[in-house]
Amino acid sequence: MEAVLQVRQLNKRYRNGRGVRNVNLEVRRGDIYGLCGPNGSGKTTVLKLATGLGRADSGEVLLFGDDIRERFEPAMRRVGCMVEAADAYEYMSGYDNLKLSARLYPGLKPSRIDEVLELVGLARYAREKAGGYSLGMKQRLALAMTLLHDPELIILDEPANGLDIEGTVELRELIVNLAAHRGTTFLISSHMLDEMERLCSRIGLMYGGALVREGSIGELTSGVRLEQAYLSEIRKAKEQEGIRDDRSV
Ligand SMILES: Nc1ncnc2c1ncn2[C@@H]1O[C@H](COP(=O)(O)OP(=O)(O)OP(=O)(O)O)[C@@H](O)[C@H]1O
Repeated sequence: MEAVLQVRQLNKRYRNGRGVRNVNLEVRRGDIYGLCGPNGSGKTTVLKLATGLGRADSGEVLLFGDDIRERFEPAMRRVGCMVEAADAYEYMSGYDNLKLSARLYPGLKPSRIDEVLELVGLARYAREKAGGYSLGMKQRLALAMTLLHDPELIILDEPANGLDIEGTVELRELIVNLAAHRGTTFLISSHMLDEMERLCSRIGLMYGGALVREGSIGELTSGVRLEQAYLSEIRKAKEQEGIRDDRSV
């Protein structure tokens, strides 16, 4: 399967000494790829570097085979991003927020706004002010913005954060539907391992700024829960670093 995103030997060190190191990952066409790990493990940093929102110290990011340092704009036209996304304007309706975002994409048909509202289940509330939306509705509006230009790859940073059970299930169904019916590829970061196990076809496990394991759900779990597989990878990583850990993980 064609590689849609390739991250090679990516390094970024913030001034406080934290960041990510030697990250290699590959998202292939049709994947729902889950970048998993606890808070602070480096997921957002990887997503920011992969989408040009931050600059790596070293390493390469290829989107659709092109190095983003050389062909950033053409590559990003094929990507939808919800990474540190700007909030919607609260005093404007959902529809008007989308109309404003649509100006970023010359040639976009106005009917596309109605289509994405329908897709994310906000059509009924399109004329209401975004300020009155629930957190779940605001998340759906942000997702609608990423869908406007019908991207081939959608990158979402912790999209289920703050959603209730119903909202989480709806989000999962939306992602699965887009992947199945439009062939959209997803890269999603989350610390919710159970949800990622249900949703994703491939997983990358991050710990302490490094990608400690990558593989299909089947390869990673083979008979155990993802949570268990993750804890065992962390233990191995700690052993390699020579860190003693007496907890039985
Ligand atoms: N702008 C920044 N300046 C300094 N340190 C940062 C910055 N952004 C992230 N870090 C540090 O880099 C490490 C990785 O953070 P990152 O936000 O990528 O992790 P994460 O897995 O996405 O966590 P979370 O789920 O909490 O967002 C953390 O230790 C964090 O404190």
